[in-house]
Amino acid sequence: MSTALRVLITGAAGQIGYSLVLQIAKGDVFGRDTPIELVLFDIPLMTNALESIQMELIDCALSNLIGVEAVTSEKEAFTNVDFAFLAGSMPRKEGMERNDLLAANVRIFKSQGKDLAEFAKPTTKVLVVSNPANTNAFICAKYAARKIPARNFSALTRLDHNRAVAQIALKAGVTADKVKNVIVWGNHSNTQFPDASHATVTKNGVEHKAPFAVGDSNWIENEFITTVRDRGGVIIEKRKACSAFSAAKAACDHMYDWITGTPLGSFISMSVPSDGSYGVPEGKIEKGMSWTSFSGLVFSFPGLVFSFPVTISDGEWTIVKGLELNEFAKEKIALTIEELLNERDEALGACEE
Ligand SMILES: NC(=O)C1=CN([C@@H]2O[C@H](COP(=O)(O)OP(=O)(O)OC[C@H]3O[C@@H](n4cnc5c(N)ncnc54)[C@H](O)[C@@H]3O)[C@@H](O)[C@H]2O)C=CC1
Ligand SMILES: O=C([O-])CC(=O)C(=O)O
Repeated sequence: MSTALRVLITGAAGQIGYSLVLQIAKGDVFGRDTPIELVLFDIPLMTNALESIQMELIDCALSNLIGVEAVTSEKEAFTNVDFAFLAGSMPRKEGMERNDLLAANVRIFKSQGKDLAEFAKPTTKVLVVSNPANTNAFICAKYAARKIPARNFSALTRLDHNRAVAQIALKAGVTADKVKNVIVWGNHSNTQFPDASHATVTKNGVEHKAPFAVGDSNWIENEFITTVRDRGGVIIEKRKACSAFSAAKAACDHMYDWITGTPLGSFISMSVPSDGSYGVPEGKIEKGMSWTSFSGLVFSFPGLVFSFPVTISDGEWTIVKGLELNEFAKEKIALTIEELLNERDEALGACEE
């Protein structure tokens, strides 16, 4: 059996997919010397596009890239996968409401959760990029629960985190590497709460609290939050398409940190199933009830997939506990919890139809 890592990208023929495949292939996540097999998955309509991407990847002549498969069947896509970047979904069409999009996309993630349980390794690590990312990840984890632990599922809020770091760096007049411990709480939507109150900025060799370093607490509680929260929408308006290479880069950062860990004293934002921290509803396991058609006696319900500050060590994330939250922060977090609970209920309804 091959010792190469098997890495799946769904929606590989899409815009994010096009950037993501190259960043992964050239070692941005797993290292330049780690052998990988890339599995590019999309719908049958995209076969030619997938095959052209496969050809371009071959033409990059990368010595660590020992295989590239272009597939349109779930079984081929999910078999023996070690890492999955899930960026395949239905784009919003004219006249579609948010709810229509949610229903269509969570059904894709129900199906892919089942596929993961059936074909992937029990150790697979999954990153959901496609919107509504947090709720898609929740549904995917729920339908994969008979084989893959919920903690192996995550959703992408690293793009929001990176946007927040970049805004603080610009305002403080430093480079992005001098900013740490920014937090994006909640949903990848405009109820998210980008929080700079625990962040620090190193300026001229001295570490300061971010509000002090930027010297404008009004900016931290207003413009900073709206700029980060609305960034995706502003880019869509200008580009007539979603952020693509920044989203792909964020997906790589997320998976790289999950594998290699966070430095001592630093945390990053990652959407993961809640363990009940900060009042965010946690998961449940109950015996004696049927959950999916797969599991006879175990009812497994992941926690809300919520963006938290996390530290990572040995490939395992831990939610940073005990950070002090003022009333302003508590209110913002309550709003994004409420939105995610509504999305979860709609998604569960759509999956039962
Ligand atoms: N979490 C985040 O930070 C961000 C998330 N996004 C989301 O990422 C997703 C992908 O964005 P783009 O690449 O710009 O979209 P895109 O429309 O260019 O690509 C999506 C691809 O998914 C494919 N697809 C559709 N149904 C599929 C299925 N059932 N299985 C596999 N593939 C399927 C399509 O054929 C298409 O190639 C969207 O949902 C977008 O909203 C975008 C930016 C940031
Ligand atoms: O709304 C979208 O599809 C784009 C998006 O997630 C972002 O840029 O953060």
